[in-house]
Amino acid sequence: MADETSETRNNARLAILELANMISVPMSLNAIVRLNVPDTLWQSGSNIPLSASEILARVQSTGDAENLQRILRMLTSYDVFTEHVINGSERKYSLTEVGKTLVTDQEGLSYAPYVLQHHQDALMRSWPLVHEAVIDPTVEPFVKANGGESAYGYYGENHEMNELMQKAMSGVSVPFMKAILDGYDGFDGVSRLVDVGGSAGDCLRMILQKHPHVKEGINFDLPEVVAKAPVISGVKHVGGDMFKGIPVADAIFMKVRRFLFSNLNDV
Ligand SMILES: C[S@@+](CC[C@H](N)C(=O)[O-])C[C@H]1O[C@@H](n2cnc3c(N)ncnc32)[C@H](O)[C@@H]1O
Repeated sequence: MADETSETRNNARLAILELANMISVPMSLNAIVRLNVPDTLWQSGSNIPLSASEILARVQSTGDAENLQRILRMLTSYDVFTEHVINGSERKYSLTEVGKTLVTDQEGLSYAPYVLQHHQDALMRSWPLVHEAVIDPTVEPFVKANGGESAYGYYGENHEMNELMQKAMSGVSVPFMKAILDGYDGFDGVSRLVDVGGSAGDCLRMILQKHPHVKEGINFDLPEVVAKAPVISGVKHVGGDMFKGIPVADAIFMKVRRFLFSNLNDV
């Protein structure tokens, strides 16, 4: 090991302190979403730099501008905001390209619900149990932390979380699907398409709009999820468990993210 007082050792100590405190980054992101800072800065596209007290005055009648500034500065170092120093002292903030992903668009979508969805209490309770996935991998940390309930079962039973999950998925998937549909021709010759784990049905809606020869879309998801899905022309919502069976179609579409420890890793 290098000498205790060497630059290498000191840098290593700083690096481990930073790693141990990384939680302050997503939690600061969570705070600015909850305070509606991105939409406030965007101001219908102007993105004019505002100081912490100017932002605070727009989002909340009272509060601590000093603390808001701390959060803004922290996220500036992670490229969410740009800091503008006015007359050598006053600090103002505008959104970077990263920060703009949190602004609500004309369709009412953004990545902000994704931030909130990932920081909901039920998930936050699971993180300190990650080591138990090594000791006893038979039960996922989420299930252990939430009284035996699986993540998707939990969302299904909790109306607010189900809605947040669907909003988060729409915010992430709509821009992604626009990019996919611009260049992908894999739907040629498909007339009946099933989207497995289709959530609110956004992907199918966009596929059917772009490819009118796909006459029938089946949005297959858990019963609690499809029960809350909106009516979409040409799309039938079907509830079920993909591990037990899925509706028959010409082609299967599936867009899911693999998580650290989740049953979707078995798909
Ligand atoms: C990460 S989301 C993806 C949603 C959508 N495909 C998208 O990209 O926007 C995963 C989806 O899989 C669904 N799901 C999870 N387990 C399932 C199961 N056993 N059977 C059917 N759907 C399931 C969830 O309810 C959720 O809507």
